[in-house]
Amino acid sequence: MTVIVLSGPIGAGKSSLTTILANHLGSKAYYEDVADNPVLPLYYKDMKRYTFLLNTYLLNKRLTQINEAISDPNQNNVIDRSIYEDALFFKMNADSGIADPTECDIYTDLVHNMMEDVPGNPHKKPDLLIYIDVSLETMLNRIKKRGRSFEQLDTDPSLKEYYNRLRTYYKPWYENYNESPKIKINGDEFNFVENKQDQKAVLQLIDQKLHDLGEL
Ligand SMILES: Nc1ncnc2c1ncn2[C@@H]1O[C@H](COP(=O)(O)OP(=O)(O)OP(=O)(O)O)[C@@H](O)[C@H]1O
Repeated sequence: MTVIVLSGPIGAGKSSLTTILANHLGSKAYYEDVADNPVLPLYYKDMKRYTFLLNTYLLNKRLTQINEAISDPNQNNVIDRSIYEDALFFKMNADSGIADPTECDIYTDLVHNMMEDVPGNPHKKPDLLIYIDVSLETMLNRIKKRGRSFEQLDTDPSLKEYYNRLRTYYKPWYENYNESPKIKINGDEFNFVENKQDQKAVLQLIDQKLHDLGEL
């Protein structure tokens, strides 16, 4: 039972690559249910009020997914979003005065405590983290194309600055990430959704990494 998780900013292509990779590996895909998330539209309207609730909601959902993925007998199940990135959103909001820094610290400790390897408890950390790196331009194009109303700049022009800030938080986050082996995919260079050659190249990179880790 090995688990691969995707990471990267909004619109990076995590869900798409999850589907492509799970099909390629013949494993199971686990998705974040964005449409049924009752807190997300509220969060986009009032981040100050809803950062803590959104992250508590997501923590619960992601833990359920991890428990399912590690109990599934398939090799190399794929989850479309890592549990570790949520603290990055929380920290970014705390740094800009939107969220309470004490809430952020308590939340971050809680995640690490829940994910810690403890004798007698199953190992919950992923076996590989795939990070999709994209420019702000690519993020904005994809967000527009997908059309979720609460994410649109037309709904709230200040979101451009929010998305830009998010990107700047992701880079050091990935560099410091050390919970599992990791690999970075350039989501600007490889259009793995629309271009078959690019898709093949990305799958080759991931296969090679899994092979090096002894997971293939
Ligand atoms: N911890 C969080 N705090 C704030 N917003 C979050 C958090 N996690 C997810 N979101 C928001 O939830 C929505 C969906 O997130 P996510 O990036 O996982 O999916 P996505 O945009 O569909 O990704 P992709 O296009 O890469 O598949 C986005 O609007 C994202 O900004």
